Formats: sequence, C-alpha cells, structure tokens
Amino acid sequence: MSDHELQALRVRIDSLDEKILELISQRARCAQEVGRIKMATLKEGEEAIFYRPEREAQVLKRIMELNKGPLDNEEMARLFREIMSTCLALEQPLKVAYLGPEGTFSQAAALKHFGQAVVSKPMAAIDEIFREVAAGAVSFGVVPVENSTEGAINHTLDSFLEHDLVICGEVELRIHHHLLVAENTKTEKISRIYSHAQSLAQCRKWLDAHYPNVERVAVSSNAEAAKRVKSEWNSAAIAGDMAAQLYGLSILADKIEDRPDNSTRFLIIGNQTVPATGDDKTSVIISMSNKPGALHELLIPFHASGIDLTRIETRPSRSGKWSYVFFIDFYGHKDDPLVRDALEKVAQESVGLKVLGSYPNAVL
Ligand SMILES: O=C(O)C(=O)C[C@]1(C(=O)O)C=C[C@@H](O)C=C1
Repeated sequence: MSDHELQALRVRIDSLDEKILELISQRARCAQEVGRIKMATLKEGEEAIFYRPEREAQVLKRIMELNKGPLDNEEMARLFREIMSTCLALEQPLKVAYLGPEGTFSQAAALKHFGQAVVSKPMAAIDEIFREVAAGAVSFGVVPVENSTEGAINHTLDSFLEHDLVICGEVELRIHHHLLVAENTKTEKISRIYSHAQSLAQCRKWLDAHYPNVERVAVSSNAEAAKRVKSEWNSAAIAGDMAAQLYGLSILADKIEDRPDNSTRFLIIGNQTVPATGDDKTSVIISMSNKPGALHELLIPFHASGIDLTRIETRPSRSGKWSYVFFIDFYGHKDDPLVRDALEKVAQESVGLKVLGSYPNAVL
C-alpha cells in the first residue's frame, strides 16, 4: 500500500470518527432525556428505575441481528454494551457489589454484564453481597451460581434461602485459569500453589500431571492467591487475566483448566422485577413434603405445559433433618400464561414455592 493510499484511509477514518462521536453524543443526550422523563413521571412514594435489563437485552440482541460484519456479533455487542453503560451512568451511576478482592472472575462478570461505567464494590463473602443489596447500599450484586466443571455454588443457593432478593439477570463467563508467578519467583523451586478451592478443582488433572508433589493451598479467592504470590519466592497462583494484570504477575502456563469449555454462570441480584422480553428464564425454590415420588409430582406440571427446565439443584432445607428444597431454572417468564398455570399447579402440590425472579436470557 502506498503512503498516499494510507493517508487517504486515515482521512476517511477521521471523518467517520467525527460522525461516530456526534452520533454517540446524540444517543447520550437521548438517554439523559429518558432519565428526566423517568423522574418526571414518578408517582408519589415511587423510586425511579433507571437500569432496565429487559431493554438492554433488546438493544444488544437487535444490534447482533443488524450486524453485517466484519466485527463479529459478540464484539459489536460488547461495544454497544459499553456505550449503554456510559449512557446509563449519565442517568444514574450504578453501584454493584461482587465477590472481591479486585481482579476476581466475579468482578470480570460484573463488568461484562453492566459495562465499565459501573462503580463496583468488592465484598469479602457471598453472604455479604446479599446483605449489601438487601440493605440498599448497592443497587445490584453479582454472585456465582454454577460452574460447568464443578457444579453448584452452594453458598449462593443457601443465601437465597435467607434473603428476599430478586434475580434480575444472568451472565456467563468463560473461565481461563493460568499459573502465575511473580518477578522474584524461582520457577524451578515452586513448592506451593495458591488458588480458590473451586479453581484448584477445575485444574486438578493439570496439577496432577505437572505439579504432583506441590502443596495446593485453598484461599478465599483467586485474586487473593495472586496477591500472596507477590511476596513469596517459592509459590505460584492459579488465577485469571484480570488478577495477573492487577498484581503484575506473569503467566508461566496459560489456560490450564481441565475442560476447555470451563464456564461459570453468575446471577444478578437486586430488588427490581424485570418485565418479559420474549426470551427469558425463571428461577424458583420449591419445598416438597418428604414423601416418595415428591420430585416426580413436582415435575409433572412443568412437563404438561412443555416448559423446558434448564437446571435442578437440591439443598438441605434448614428447617428439618433430611428435608430438602429444589432450586429449579426454566425457560419462560413468570407472567407467561403457560408458566403462570404451571406455577399455580406446583404451588398446590408443594409445601412452599418462591419465585426468585424472571430475567432475560444472557445475551453476551
Ligand atoms: O431505555 C431506557 O430506559 C434507558 O434508560 C436508556 C438505556 C440506553 O442507553 O439504551 C440506558 C439504560 C437502561 O438500562 C436501558 C437503556
């Protein structure tokens, strides 16, 4: 390519950037106006709801449908995710709690779901995230609920039994673990590997093959593991890209998770119910009396209505020895007539039914 052609393309890019800038500014002014209308139309005692997950899901899906490349749909949606995130911050900056410290996969999930313009607040434990949201100190919380390799995150399920919060969204994150070392680590003398117990489990086979005799130490988070390695010359950490960058560690071995599709699903918890988008999921907790065939009976109404269940987990109910509750996720919104019918029947058969929330299927 000649200098002349390069120059011409750069002039074109400058002119396109000017148009994009003008359009983004116009869009931001529209969002400000939306914010003003939301405030002006409030009834007495009502609080303005600026964040609208159902609308955000629609915007992102529409962009993916309209996109003709060369950027792929996910990349394009991610750009719009950030534009919307900054537009929302003009209406009202969102505060979101996640499982800290900084650099955890939970923080990555929060930023993936809400965009970089949120104010994210690290919490020390899952239960604290629930409490922070319940107390109104933050608008939303992001909690891990299941991992494709290791299964349910029981702390999160149990917290739903203790708090009255609503699930307003979900986000799935591909989890790539790396073996990280600090500048002063003697890599041939590593005698200890720190990580969260879940991450150690997700890399078990790799560790057995490469570091069979090295002590594995479970700590409260991957980011905490990364932090510790900074000051120890004989240890390494298993954590992700964010932690590596934040704590200035280098990657000794990358993508060491045993399963290449290793992913974690996170839930967004808050206080606001979300209207239907036409592509939603619902999560419920059901307790049944302790009798033979209880689970079968509970599933009949879902089957009869053709509702597609995506997950069932069982947890001790905490209200009696050997009694259990079922956490069930399925496609559909609680206001869909078919879902409403099925839930009415389930309520009749069960001892207790609690709808944790209906929310848009994860777009990104
Ligand atoms: O449509 C709205 O209600 C808006 O506030 C605008 C907007 C956007 O930028 O598109 C911003 C934040 C909401 O979460 C959803 C959408």
